[in-house]
Amino acid sequence: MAGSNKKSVLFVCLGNICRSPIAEAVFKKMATDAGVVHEWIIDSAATSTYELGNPPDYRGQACMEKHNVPMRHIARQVTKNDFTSFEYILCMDDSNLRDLKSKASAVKNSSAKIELLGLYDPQNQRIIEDPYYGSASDFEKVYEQCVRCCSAFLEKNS
Ligand SMILES: N#Cc1ccccc1-c1cc(NCCCN2CCCCC2)c2ccccc2n1
Repeated sequence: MAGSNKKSVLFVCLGNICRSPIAEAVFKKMATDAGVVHEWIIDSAATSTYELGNPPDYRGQACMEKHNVPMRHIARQVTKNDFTSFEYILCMDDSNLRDLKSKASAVKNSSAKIELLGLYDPQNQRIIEDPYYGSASDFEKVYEQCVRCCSAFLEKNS
């Protein structure tokens, strides 16, 4: 919002029903538990139109319930405005990165820092793989990577 002095982060993946809603929910819980969620604007979006209007994948919902992480989101596509209103746009794989940089190049004054979320992983796993054709354990791996990366990203920005 205009004149907001909040920090802001948009998590992005291909469909915005698997990886990026998990990252958004994990980060939101961490910031809440740290007592700083009021300092942040936190959201997630898709590079594609595949799942617009849909809730998170049921496998991701099951994973988040298991870990007691609240997750409520409806898939949306990244907009031109996102590239000027978010300070950080953090994505999951090189395909997302390419798509986002291409979209940003069509925006006059894009100011967002567009990075792989995996850049913050202490275990240096740079890519968070698409679990769409995977299993519960693939969603668990996405969750564990998001926990490591979001923790480090919050720490860096606190
Ligand atoms: N595409 C790809 C792809 C490639 C490798 C691994 C996963 C995926 C994959 C496929 C999905 N939906 C099936 C195809 C959708 N249709 C593709 C053609 C246009 C009309 C829509 C996903 C949906 C939500 C989140 C992640 C997804 N990821």
